[in-house]
Amino acid sequence: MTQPSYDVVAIGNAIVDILSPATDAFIADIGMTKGAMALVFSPEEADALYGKMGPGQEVSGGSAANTIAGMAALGGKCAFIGQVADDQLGAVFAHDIRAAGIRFDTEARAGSPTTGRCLIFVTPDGQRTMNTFLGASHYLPAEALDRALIADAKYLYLEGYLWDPEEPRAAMRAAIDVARAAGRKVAFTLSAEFVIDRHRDAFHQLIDAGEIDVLFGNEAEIVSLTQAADTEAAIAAIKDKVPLVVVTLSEQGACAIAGNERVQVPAAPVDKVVDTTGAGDLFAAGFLHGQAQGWGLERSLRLGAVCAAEVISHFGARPLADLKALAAEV
Ligand SMILES: Nc1ncnc2c1ncn2[C@@H]1O[C@H](COP(=O)(O)OP(=O)(O)OP(=O)(O)O)[C@@H](O)[C@H]1O
Ligand SMILES: O=C(O)C(=O)C[C@H](O)[C@H](O)CO
Repeated sequence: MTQPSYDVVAIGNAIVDILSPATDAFIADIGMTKGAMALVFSPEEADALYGKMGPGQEVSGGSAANTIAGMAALGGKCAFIGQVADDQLGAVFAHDIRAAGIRFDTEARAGSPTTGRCLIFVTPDGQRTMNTFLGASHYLPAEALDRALIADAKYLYLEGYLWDPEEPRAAMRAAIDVARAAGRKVAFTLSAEFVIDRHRDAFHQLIDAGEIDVLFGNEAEIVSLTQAADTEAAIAAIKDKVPLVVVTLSEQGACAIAGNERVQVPAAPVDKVVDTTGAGDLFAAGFLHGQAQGWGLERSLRLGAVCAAEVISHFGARPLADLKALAAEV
């Protein structure tokens, strides 16, 4: 087996976030569930919601794209595959990802729908409530896969959010086959409970077939996947099926379970939690970067916690601080 040139290639939604501060009363008035991610199915609905939003800040997002941005900021060699439309937000997304040093070759798609956008309302406690219009993201065709690139990356990283639509799901299945045939590892993030509700059986099939090497989820997601009574029961149910399971525990930190080895770390300190958007994404970035460097579980978890703490200390889900400098202290 040849040495891969890339640390990670990710496949995910290509989304630009529009973030705005909001009060709890606003979230309730508008009928959103605080802290949740809801899908917005039509551009008209997205426009109507945008019309109700206060002044916004536009920052590239997308869960797996954020993770890749974090890994690139840590010095990893990264590539991203995701679908934007041939429009202004698509150009912004492509610019930002390439400017971060990430290889991004997926051709923009002509015509409607527009590039995906995520309207994010951030309450004074730093909690984010997301409304995502997936737009062009959902049209990622299997032909967009660069098989040689996937075979040339240590890790293939996939987001559950993209499992819903048929074309990207087929693309991700094909990517898994390419990665496995090349002897690479597959990492998968569960993304959200509503995704698991729709695809629980498919996720279990992937796991039972040994297709997933690293599984990321928060407590609610791991519990939902296993339909266990609580987090501990969920870990017990999954730990012998996936070589490495990472469970994030919000302000309690995170734990990793690899066979009989289990390590837990506390959250890294944060002066003020400004916006939790991307906490899980950047945690995954730090952890996977550590793993790609051959670090042990504890040091990888600590880097995950430091990266998550950085991203929640400001608006937007892409890192602003020098992550390499932060990593040097882990
Ligand atoms: N209040 C907090 N203080 C410090 N660190 C936090 C806090 N909330 C989250 N984190 C860090 O972020 C990591 C991920 O958080 P969490 O478990 O909430 O993931 P998540 O639900 O995927 O988040 P999100 O969906 O908002 O990205 C935690 O493991 C922790 O390191
Ligand atoms: O990645 C996705 O699919 C999302 O739904 C939205 C992301 O979590 C959001 O863009 C965060 O930056």
